[in-house]
Amino acid sequence: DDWAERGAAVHVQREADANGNVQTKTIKKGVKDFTFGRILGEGSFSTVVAATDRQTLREYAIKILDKRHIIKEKKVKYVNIEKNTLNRLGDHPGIVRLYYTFQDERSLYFVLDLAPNGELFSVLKKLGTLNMECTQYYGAQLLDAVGYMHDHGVIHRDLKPENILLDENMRIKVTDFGTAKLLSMQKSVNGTTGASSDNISGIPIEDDRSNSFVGTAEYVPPELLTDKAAGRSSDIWAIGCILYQLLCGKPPFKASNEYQTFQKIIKLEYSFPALFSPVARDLVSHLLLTDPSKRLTIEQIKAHPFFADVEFGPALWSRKSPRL
Ligand SMILES: Nc1ncnc2c1ncn2[C@@H]1O[C@H](COP(=O)(O)OP(=O)(O)OP(=O)(O)O)[C@@H](O)[C@H]1O
Ligand SMILES: O=C(O)C[C@H](Cc1nc2cc(Cl)cc(Cl)c2[nH]1)c1ccc(Cl)cc1
Repeated sequence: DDWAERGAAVHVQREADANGNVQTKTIKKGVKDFTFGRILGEGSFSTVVAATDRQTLREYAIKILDKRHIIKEKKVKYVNIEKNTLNRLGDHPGIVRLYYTFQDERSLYFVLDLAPNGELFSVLKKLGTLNMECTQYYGAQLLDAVGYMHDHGVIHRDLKPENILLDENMRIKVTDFGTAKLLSMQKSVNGTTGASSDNISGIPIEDDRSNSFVGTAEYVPPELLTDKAAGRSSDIWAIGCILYQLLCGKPPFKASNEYQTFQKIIKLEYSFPALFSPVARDLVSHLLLTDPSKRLTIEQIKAHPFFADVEFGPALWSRKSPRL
């Protein structure tokens, strides 16, 4: 019928009603259901546009990809990885949520949470550095979001301030999952694997597929340069680089070109500015370790004195963001 032509797609939405019974309803969304507004930004293969759902008047960010361009640049795999990964990570306040996908003859559409306050990177560039309180707050939110990803068998592999967006409450929304690594999920304790694609309940198993992807130079861990597989600890390395950068304004490994940046990473050639707080120095130096198995885990980082006065869990996502 008409919605098929309109490039709509059927989405099954599960919602528990008052007494906990799960109701499923099918929602058909397509281009015609949205009013498109301002362009939020452009990627190499995408344009992200603010859009309003004409029925609910809710605002979204819609990422539009040109099919011909995707095919020509051989990015079909990345687009489908982004869709599958976002479907797996459907329910965390610190991760950009994917509501619908659909296509028409020319484009693919991802209907995502709108993060109206741009990239954490832009805020950092404007302010130069963040103070301890802000770094603890944004660092804690990043840890919570990455911990959720890892629990759901997703390794981001390209964490950086440009991929950390800010929502209307200046809380983070991690984005850009097209280069994520999805671990296969084995049977969970009650013997069932995830029933549906969007809420897999299971235990991720490390499968050591070789890497074809390397992230952004300044945040790449050494194991990706000596061609070993990326694991959860690769994201931990990137968290170390980000915490360092929030506090002193530049990433720990930065040279005039990528090759020299890679050399510094492999040689672990970095130093702390004199004013770098000792407790932050202790944490970062336990993340930027060449041996991935030596790096702290998410839980160990949350327990580190640097985050002593941060309350993790739901409060982290309802408390007021500190003034930047
Ligand atoms: N959910 C969102 N809300 C608001 N702005 C967004 C959202 N997603 C992306 N943007 C902005 O749109 C621009 C393009 O984002 P997109 O993820 O499509 O490409 P990219 O990953 O930034 O670029 P590339 O594909 O080259 O890596 C970016 O500047 C980003 O800040
Ligand atoms: O998995 C699905 O639901 C169906 C499709 C899969 C899909 N169809 C495609 C067509 C083209 Cl031309 C390119 C890509 Cl990457 C394509 N990916 C789809 C539709 C929309 C979006 Cl945003 C992603 C994938």
